[in-house]
Amino acid sequence: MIQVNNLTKYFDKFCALDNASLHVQKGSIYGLVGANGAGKSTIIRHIAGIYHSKSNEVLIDGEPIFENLKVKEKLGYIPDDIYFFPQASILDMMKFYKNIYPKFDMARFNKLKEVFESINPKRPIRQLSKGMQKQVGFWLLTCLHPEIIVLDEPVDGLDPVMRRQVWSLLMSDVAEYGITVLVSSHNLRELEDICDYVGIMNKGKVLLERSLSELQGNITKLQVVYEGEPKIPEGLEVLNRTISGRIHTLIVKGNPAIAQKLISTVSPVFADAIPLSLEEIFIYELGGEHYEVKEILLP
Ligand SMILES: Nc1ncnc2c1ncn2[C@@H]1O[C@H](COP(=O)(O)OP(=O)(O)OP(=O)(O)O)[C@@H](O)[C@H]1O
Repeated sequence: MIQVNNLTKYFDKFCALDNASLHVQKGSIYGLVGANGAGKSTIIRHIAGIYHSKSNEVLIDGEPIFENLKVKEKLGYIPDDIYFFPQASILDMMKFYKNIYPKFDMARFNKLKEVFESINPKRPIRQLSKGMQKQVGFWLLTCLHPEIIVLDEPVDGLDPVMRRQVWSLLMSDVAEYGITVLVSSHNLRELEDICDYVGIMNKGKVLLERSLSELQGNITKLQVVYEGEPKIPEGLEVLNRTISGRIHTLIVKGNPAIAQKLISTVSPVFADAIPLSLEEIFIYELGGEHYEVKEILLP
């Protein structure tokens, strides 16, 4: 449904996207994660059709997005720095969207007043807090029923209850209308709960994209207590190792069942294999790309 093929973008001489490719399947929720400056917003602006792309570089349902109104109509986008008309209230913006989008869902707009109850729709949007402005973005966007929703740091600035509310709105639209969602976020804990697929970006490249279950089935945390000398069995690929008292924590390649089987061959006193959280996967995958957490304060 969304396809980015070998996209490169320079800002003057700086390479912000370096042959980046990305694939989002219809009806899925795809989480785009990466370090600050990795290129997430830049690739998202190409997907939203804001930045120029060549005819085969960014495709929505097989058609190029750039300067293609028919394709752009399918897509709703909330940028990191959301923009409204300077003097407009929510009601003004609603009327504006209603005029240009025939399928604007007025019943939904009224129903969502209950969800965004702390916001008076008559107030000028510029007087609202940053988090409230984000809420207005969701409120209006979901009334347009886009087939594809692209969100850049959508919950940044929202309180925990509102974050849940927004994720649940999105998930119910995926279930009910089969919409497709591409979302960039640094909140990996929350992404883990909602995403089917994850793409990890670093230094302008998409390093990997996998289903969340595949990603979590490929790397395991082993906690091991040995009787004597610690032993690593043949075939167990250790990515990271820390020791706290008698407990050895090993981050290993492979799924938990295989890791458990392999470690049992060296007869530890105790061994437990558990899947890694998305946050742990992110840190260990990027560790290989020189993105390890630098222990500056606690060497
Ligand atoms: N308009 C611009 N002019 C020059 N450089 C830019 C511009 N926009 C982005 N960049 C650079 O491109 C790189 C990628 O930026 P981008 O905003 O896509 O990163 P990001 O992954 O969204 O980061 P963050 O998580 O911090 O929001 C950064 O090094 C940034 O400084």
